[in-house]
Amino acid sequence: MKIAIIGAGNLGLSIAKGILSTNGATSMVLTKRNLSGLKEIEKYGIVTTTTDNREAVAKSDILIFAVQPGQFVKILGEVKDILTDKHVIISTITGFSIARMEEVIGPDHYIIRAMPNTAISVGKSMTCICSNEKGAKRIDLAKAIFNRMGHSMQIPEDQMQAATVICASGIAFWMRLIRATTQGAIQLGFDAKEAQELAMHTCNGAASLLIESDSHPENEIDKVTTPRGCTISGLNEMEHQGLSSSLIRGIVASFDKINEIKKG
Ligand SMILES: NC(=O)C1=CN([C@@H]2O[C@H](COP(=O)(O)OP(=O)(O)OC[C@H]3O[C@@H](n4cnc5c(N)ncnc54)[C@H](O)[C@@H]3O)[C@@H](O)[C@H]2O)C=CC1
Ligand SMILES: O=C(O)[C@@H]1CCC=N1
Repeated sequence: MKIAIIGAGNLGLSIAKGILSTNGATSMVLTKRNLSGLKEIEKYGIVTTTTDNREAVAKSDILIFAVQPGQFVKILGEVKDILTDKHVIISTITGFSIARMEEVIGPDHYIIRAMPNTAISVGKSMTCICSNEKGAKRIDLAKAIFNRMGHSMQIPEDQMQAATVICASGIAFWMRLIRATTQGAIQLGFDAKEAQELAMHTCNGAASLLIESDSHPENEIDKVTTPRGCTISGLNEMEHQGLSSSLIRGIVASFDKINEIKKG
């Protein structure tokens, strides 16, 4: 598989690392305006880097676009005359619809929207995927690409905005929860390194319990909350302080912000 990543910034580079660690490509071309941040990854034999997006497109079959929304139209316009039927065009761009992509390059292309997160670099991304009509013929290929680096779900395009908040922004939300738990552990007497170790492995355990036992969070909470015990005391205090409510409000604020990004 010959893969180009157009825009090797935070997400693009995470995808590149995920592809490398899962042997997911035979060649990979990364593009960026300033290549100085790509020195490390260039050491891998299958990786080349360039500022020339047309060169990357010509050398590749799978094109993963990971630039900022405001840069995307210009870049699509730059490469549209060299897009052929060999290309599968995958966009990770927030708030950028398939219809807008088709306005620039036309509908006769395999177009996929994918919303991964930065945990793709360690093979643990939750990635949501949808496609245009022609792209439906390549959706299994896209799923296979992202399943190598985590878990994927095909969704209707009108859920992509919500998926962006829950899965992509979600990494930041969970990080903050882990960080806050770490600070609590430090206050209770652990040193910072130990505190983070406790917080992140407990978080991993909670997610794994649900993933591996197909259980519901409240079912697992019931097993931990001893009557008159310490867990329910802590949990109820967190809820009095608005834990669930603040998370839900934050998620909705993120969602609403994407409407602004779309406008401009
Ligand atoms: N960072 C994240 O966790 C996620 C980001 N996204 C979306 O992915 C896209 C990229 O996000 P980030 O990686 O955070 O942004 P970023 O700003 O870190 O990366 C964008 C990269 O594109 C490069 N670039 C700009 N113009 C270019 C051009 N003409 N040709 C080639 N490269 C060019 C920049 O040099 C930069 O390295 C955005 O649309 C974002 O909404 C989606 C999911 C998660
Ligand atoms: O914060 C953002 O706008 C982008 C999209 C999701 C993750 N990062």
